[in-house]
Amino acid sequence: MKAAIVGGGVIGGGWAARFLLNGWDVAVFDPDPQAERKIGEVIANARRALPALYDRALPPEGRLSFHADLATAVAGAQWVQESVPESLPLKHRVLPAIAAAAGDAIIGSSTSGFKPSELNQAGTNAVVAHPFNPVYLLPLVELVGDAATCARAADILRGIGMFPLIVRKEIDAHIADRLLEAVWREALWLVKDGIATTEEIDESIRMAFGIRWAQMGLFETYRIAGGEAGMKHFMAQFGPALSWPWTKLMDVPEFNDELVDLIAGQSDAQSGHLSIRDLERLRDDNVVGMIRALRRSGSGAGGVVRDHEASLPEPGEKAGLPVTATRQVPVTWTDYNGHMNETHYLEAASLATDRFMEMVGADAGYVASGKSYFTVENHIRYLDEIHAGDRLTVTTQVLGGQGKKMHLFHRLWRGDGTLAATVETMLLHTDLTARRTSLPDAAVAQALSDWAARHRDMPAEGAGRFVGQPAT
Ligand SMILES: NC(=O)C1=CN([C@@H]2O[C@H](COP(=O)(O)OP(=O)(O)OC[C@H]3O[C@@H](n4cnc5c(N)ncnc54)[C@H](O)[C@@H]3O)[C@@H](O)[C@H]2O)C=CC1
Ligand SMILES: C[N+](C)(C)CC(=O)CC(=O)[O-]
Repeated sequence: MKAAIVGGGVIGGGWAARFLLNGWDVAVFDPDPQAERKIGEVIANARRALPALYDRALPPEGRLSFHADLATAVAGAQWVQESVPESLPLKHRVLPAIAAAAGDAIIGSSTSGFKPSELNQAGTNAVVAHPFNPVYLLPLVELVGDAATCARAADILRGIGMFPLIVRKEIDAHIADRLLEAVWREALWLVKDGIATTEEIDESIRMAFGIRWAQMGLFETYRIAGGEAGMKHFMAQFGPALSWPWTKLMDVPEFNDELVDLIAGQSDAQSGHLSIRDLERLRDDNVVGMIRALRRSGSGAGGVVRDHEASLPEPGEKAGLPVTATRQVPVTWTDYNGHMNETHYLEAASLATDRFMEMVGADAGYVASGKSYFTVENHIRYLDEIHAGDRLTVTTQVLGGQGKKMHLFHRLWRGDGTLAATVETMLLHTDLTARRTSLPDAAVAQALSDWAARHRDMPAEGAGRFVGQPAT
């Protein structure tokens, strides 16, 4: 699959990274001589961040190319994303040139606020595909325009881990930017009127409602704020505030040099000691941590990542053994020695055990029925270093599977084919109500014993070793 990116700035670079890291070839057209360097830096940040959301490897990266003319970049693409600056005359020049070269590709525009009827005045058929910065981490894309094209676009976006929100009716600035614009206006007034600095406004967001919004949004949050009496009570209590002077929303502060200097000066004082790339990495690490936390409950962006992960292809086999885990090693798994920390060898093996349990039928439904396996012993051999970005593959061999016992031998392979560790694991079947060991259901016992029979004659060098045993 090929995506073409026309305009490779902040947003085009983010789109390039999102497609590329999901296995698409990406062709870029941007006349800026610095575009290749800038996009390279965005992609480097994305490589460090996006795989860290997943417990499974994303597809192998696609091929990135840069082109001196728009038509070559766009030719043969299934998706073309226009991300030139927010100027309607410019978009009116660029979109017809894309349409002439694009065949039946979906043409998405990143516009923050123009409506499809405005964008397509020159007879083009682009839809609004409005993303959020950083495009490679935040899932939302607002889709506006022709219903059939939006439906087709939504399928493709889901395939690259995004959350398409189809906007029912075109409107200036779609949905999210109308909300952001309201907050932005109030914030500008608060600074202009000397009520708060840019830093104090940022604290008021990140210490409170910013955290709430990431997981429940506005309405669900306010429903809880109504207490047991719920939304009606909340509205009765705070409804009158709508006619009090709580906002200056319909007034626009005069956008003059004085306001720009005031805001930019305070922003420099707040964050000027960090480069934009440093700030991006800080933001990315925080966003990854938050989305990973949301994976547990499936709320918001965490649910999108979970669903996308479940749709990734099953990894198959390696050297006659089932691959039970594949993943790219995130930076957060590395330590002060510059390699993967010891704890994560076990984490990778634990994911492999979970997957193997599913393969023998001890899956989420089985656990919900009150039965599971508990680990009673692990032996890890650290054979080689593993680094951030390595593609880790875990294979699982069954050494024994009789009665209550499940005896597994995981091998952790680096992307270059080196065996980096083995993890030998003994588990016992357990009744989750009595919290005591028990025999597995017949179907699980049979599946386990079938795997054990298949693996019985395979070598398992390093199994059965104990700590301090001399090397042979
Ligand atoms: N920056 C943001 O937070 C967001 C921006 N957007 C939208 O994305 C679009 C792009 O915005 P940014 O990436 O922020 O702008 P930007 O200024 O960072 O990047 C625009 C890029 O377009 C290139 N360009 C200019 N004319 C071109 C042409 N004729 N053909 C190809 N490339 C051309 C420029 O060299 C530049 O690299 C705008 O429509 C904006 O509203 C959407 C979501 C968020
Ligand atoms: C400021 N903005 C209008 C360009 C913002 C967006 O369009 C979305 C975002 O990422 O905040």
